[in-house]
Amino acid sequence: MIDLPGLARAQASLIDAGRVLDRANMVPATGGNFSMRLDEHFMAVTVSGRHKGQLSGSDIMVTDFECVPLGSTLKPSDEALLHGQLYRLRPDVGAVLHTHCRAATALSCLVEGDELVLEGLELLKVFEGITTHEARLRIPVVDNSQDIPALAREVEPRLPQDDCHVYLIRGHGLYTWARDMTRCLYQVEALSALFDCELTVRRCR
Ligand SMILES: CSCCC(=O)C(=O)COP(=O)(O)O
Ligand SMILES: [Zn+2]
Repeated sequence: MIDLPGLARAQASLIDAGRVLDRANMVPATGGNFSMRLDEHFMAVTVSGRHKGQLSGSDIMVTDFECVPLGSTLKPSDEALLHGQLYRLRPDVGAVLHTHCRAATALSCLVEGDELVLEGLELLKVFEGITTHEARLRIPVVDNSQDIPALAREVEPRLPQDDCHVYLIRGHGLYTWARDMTRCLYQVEALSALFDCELTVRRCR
């Protein structure tokens, strides 16, 4: 196993994140994948097919942003390219989380078109750059596909925008990213609550 500066700390953060998200029922079965930036070329990313609530150091490997493993014969997450894409396009991004949160998955099925807009909600202030509930959070929604490079190409034009913090894959789950893992976990929690709220509002209309 390769040893890069920051890898041990990244592994510990990713293991913790898995426990938190598993307890919150956001990564059922082997769903979800997580990563952290190590430097300008490499990321620590979860190995494919592992239960994210039971991760150990050997369930986290190093790849470059094109998903080529460094010092490992293990298979990185099937969706690792979506993580690498964010580190490649956004030098400010230090952590990426993908969850199968139920509210995100359900809401993504109800959205017609390629965007969901959340507005008028205090919790939006969790996102960097948002300072008032009057702001609008624009969330790209893309159709699910097993062709991950095609999925990456579809979402790519939206990602460099500073106010883009999350996207939904229809019938699948969410991707969100932040400067560090703590903020990224806050965003996942906030998104789950915001999506729940939106679902409730839609049900009552
Ligand atoms: C049983 S979940 C299907 C795959 C998926 O969507 C996912 O998030 C986990 O894939 P990975 O290869 O990262 O384990
Ligand atoms: Zn997934």
